[in-house]
Amino acid sequence: MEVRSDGDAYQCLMDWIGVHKDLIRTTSFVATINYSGRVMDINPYGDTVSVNNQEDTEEDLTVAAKDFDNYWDERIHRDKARPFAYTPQEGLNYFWYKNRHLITFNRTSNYVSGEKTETVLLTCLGRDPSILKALLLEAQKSYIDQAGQEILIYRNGGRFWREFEAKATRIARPLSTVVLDEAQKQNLITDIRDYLHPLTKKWYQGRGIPYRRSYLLSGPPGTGKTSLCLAIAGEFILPVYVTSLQDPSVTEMKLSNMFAELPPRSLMLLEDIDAAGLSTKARGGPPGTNPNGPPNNENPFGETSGPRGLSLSALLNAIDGIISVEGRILIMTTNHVEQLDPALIRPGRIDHIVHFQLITTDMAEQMFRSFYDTQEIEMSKSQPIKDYVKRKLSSYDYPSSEQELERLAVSFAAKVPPGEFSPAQLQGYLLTHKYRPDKAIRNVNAWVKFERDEKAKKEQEKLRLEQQQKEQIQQQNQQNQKQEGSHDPSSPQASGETVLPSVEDKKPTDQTTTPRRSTRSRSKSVKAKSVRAKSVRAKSRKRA
Ligand SMILES: Nc1ncnc2c1ncn2[C@@H]1O[C@H](COP(=O)(O)OP(=O)(O)OP(=O)(O)O)[C@@H](O)[C@H]1O
Repeated sequence: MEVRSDGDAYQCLMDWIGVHKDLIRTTSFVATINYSGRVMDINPYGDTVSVNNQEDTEEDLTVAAKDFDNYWDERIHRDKARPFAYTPQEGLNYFWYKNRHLITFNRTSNYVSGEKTETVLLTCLGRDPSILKALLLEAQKSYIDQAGQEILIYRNGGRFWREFEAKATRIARPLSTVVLDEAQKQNLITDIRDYLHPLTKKWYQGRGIPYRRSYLLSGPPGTGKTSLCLAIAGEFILPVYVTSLQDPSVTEMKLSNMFAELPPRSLMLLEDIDAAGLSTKARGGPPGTNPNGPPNNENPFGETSGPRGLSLSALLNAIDGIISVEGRILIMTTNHVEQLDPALIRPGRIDHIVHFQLITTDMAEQMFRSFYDTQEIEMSKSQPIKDYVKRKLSSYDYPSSEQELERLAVSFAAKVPPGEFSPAQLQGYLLTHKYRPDKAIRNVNAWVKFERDEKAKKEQEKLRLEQQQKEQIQQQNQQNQKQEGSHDPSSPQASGETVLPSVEDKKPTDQTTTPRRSTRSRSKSVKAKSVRAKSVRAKSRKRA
C-alpha cells in the first residue's frame, strides 16, 4: 500500500508512527518539533493518550489565580520543552503490528518540480492487505480523536493542502461572540444548516444542480468577517482551508487543484479577494467584466493578466468548473464589494452576501454586554478563581444583575457615535478596561474624541503625501521633457533658439475636418476651367 505525502492519510500515518515510535527498532530517525502542542502521554491504564500541552487546564488556572509567578515559571518551562516527533528515516524498516503481523515500512522521497514529496510503502506478508487497511484506520481514528471538537485549519503549501504548522487546531469561537445583526446571523446559519442536510444534497442531485454553496462576507476592515467564518466552522465542526489569492505561489493551476482537492463538508476561506489584483478582460470588454478594473496587458485571446497573472476566469473555473468538488462551502471576504467583477458575484456563484457594518448602537450594546458578563466566572467551580476575579473587581461595584448590566450597556452605547468605528476598534478600547465597566463608560467620550483627532491627522497626512507625490511627478515630467529636447541635436531647443510655430504646425490635424486642397491641385482645376471656357467660346463663334 502506497501512502503519499500529498494526502491526509500520510499525516495520520506519520502521527501514529510518531506516537508508536518504539514499534520500529531503528537508530535513524527524523526528529521534528511537535508544534501542534499535543503530547502523547501514558495514562494510568497504560493507554497512549493525547494531551493538549498548550491549553491551560482548570488546575493551571487555579495555580495562576493564587500565584501568577508560580504558574508562569511552570508554563514557560512546558512551552520550551516542546515534544519531539520521531519518525523513521528514509529506507526500509520493519515492525510487528498487534504483535502478530510483520509490516515493512519503506520511506522514500523525490523531487517534483523542485518540491519534495515523500512516499511510504507499507507491505505485509501474504496476499490479504486487510491488516494494512486496519492499521491506517487506527491511525486515522487516533488522529480524529486528538482533534476532538477543535477545528482543523489547513493552508496551501507546496502542491497540496497542509495542516497549519504553527497551529494545527483552534478552539472554535462561539457564534454568540460575533456581533452582527441577529436576524442576518440566524439567516446565514439556517442557510448553511439547510445546505449541509443530506436531503438537500439529494434535492440538488435530483435537479442536476451542482451541490455547492458560496457566501460573500463584505464590509470594512475589522468588522468581523474572518471571525464569523471561524465561528461557522466551529458551529458545524468543519475543517477550514485558507488561502489568499495574493500568495505568489498560488498559480492558476494550483488554484484549480486546491478547489478539486477539497473534501466535501469543508469550508474554504478566500480572504480579501478585492485585493488580489485579479485580471479581467480588457476594459470595455464583454458583459461580466469590470470596466472599472485596473488597466491590464491584453493577451492574444483578449484576456488580460493582472499584476500576478492570476486571471478572473481562472478563479471562476476553480469555483464552479467541472473539477471543483461538490459539498464544500466557499466563503470569500472583501472590503470593497463594489470593486468586484459582476461575473464573480452573480447568483449561482455567490448564493448569499452578508454585509458587515461599522458599529451601530445596538452592536455597541452587545459588545459591552459580552465583555462584562460574569456568568462564565460564576460558573467556575474553583474557589481561587472566583476569589481572583472578586479581587479584580473589588474596586468597583460590578453589575450584579442582568438588568444592571443592561442599563450600563445602554448608557455606554448611547455615547458611541453609530457608523464611525469598527468593532475591532471598539474591542481595542474595551480591552483597556477589562474589569472596569464604569471606567469604560466614563472614558468613552474622550476615546471618541481621540480617535476622531487621530483620523483627521491621518487624513491630513495622506493628503499632504498625495500632493507631494503629484508635485514630484510634475517636476519629473518637466525634467524629462527638457532632457528629451536637449538630446535631439536637430531640435532648435538644443541650440537655444526661440521656437516659433511653423506653417506645418498650424495645419489642422483633425482627421474629421475636410482636408484643404493643395495649391497644385487648385491651379490644375483653374486651368481645366479656362480650357473648357475657351472651347465654349470657339463653338459659339462657329455657330454665328
Ligand atoms: N462583529 C464583530 N464581533 C465581535 N468581534 C469583532 C467583530 N468584528 C471584529 N471583531 C474583533 O476584531 C478583530 C478583527 O476581526 P476580523 O479579523 O474578524 O475582522 P475582518 O472583518 O475579517 O477584518 P479584515 O477585513 O481586516 O480582514 C477580532 O479580534 C475580532 O474579535
